[in-house]
Amino acid sequence: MALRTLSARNAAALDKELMSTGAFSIDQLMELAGLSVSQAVFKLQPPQKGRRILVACGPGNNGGDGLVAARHLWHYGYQPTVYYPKQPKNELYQRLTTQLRDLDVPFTEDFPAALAQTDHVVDAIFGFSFSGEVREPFPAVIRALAESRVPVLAVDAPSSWNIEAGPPSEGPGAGFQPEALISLTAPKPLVKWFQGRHFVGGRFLSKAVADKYELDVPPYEGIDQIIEVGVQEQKL
Ligand SMILES: NC(=O)C1=CN([C@@H]2O[C@H](COP(=O)(O)OP(=O)(O)OC[C@H]3O[C@@H](n4cnc5c(N)ncnc54)[C@H](O)[C@@H]3O)[C@@H](O)[C@H]2O)[C@H](O)CC1
Ligand SMILES: [K+]
Repeated sequence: MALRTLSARNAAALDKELMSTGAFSIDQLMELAGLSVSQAVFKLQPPQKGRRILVACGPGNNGGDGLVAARHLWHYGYQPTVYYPKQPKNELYQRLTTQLRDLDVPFTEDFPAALAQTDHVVDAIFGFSFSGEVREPFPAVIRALAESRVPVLAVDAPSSWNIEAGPPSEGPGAGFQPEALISLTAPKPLVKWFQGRHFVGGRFLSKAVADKYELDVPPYEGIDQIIEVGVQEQKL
């Protein structure tokens, strides 16, 4: 199952279309994206392997997916901790953080200390709108992830990777190769350089929209919100 990829520009256009003519709200899409992320964590890190999950959230919707995932993980019996250094005033993100605070999910400002005490990391820092050099306060965070041996699940893109051209050859993300990636809606061109386990999630694509953007609707099974790409290839 070699899924077709979606460029950063088309990903933004598709998002816009889903939320206009497609009649979805951003809350719905983010909820399904975050739910998919939580299912990928459950596959990679079943609770009996360790329940401490550090969710690193950036300032955009990729970070929002992380906040939603942290809430689902709490309900599954994990102990999520959230690192969210740039919290926009946007009402959606504020509601998501309130929901987590109401569950007593801790927020940390000390990323290195949290990284030293976790079983798994969710990288929800940057997704398909990332570009240019990583700006503060994220360079040290991405460097720490690149150097750490704690397994990382990257949401939509390993943060600091160029969406079209893949891993940076210098800077904080040089050598950052997470253990796993969950592509939302469709893989981005960077998957060509990705070597870990690869999941696809975000189960909201109609056949008509998929055809318009020349994408595949992945063959999700049953009630699963995710599908592992390499595993399907082995089955075929
Ligand atoms: N249809 C879907 O699949 C959906 C996916 N979702 C997720 O949304 C992100 C894309 O979200 P967006 O808000 O457009 O952007 P990002 O989160 O990737 O980042 C924007 C954020 O980051 C800042 N930024 C950009 N470049 C840099 C930089 N070099 N240094 C520091 N900061 C940077 C920018 O200023 C913004 O604040 C997608 O990947 C999915 O994860 C939706 O949740 C639902 C629909
Ligand atoms: K990410």
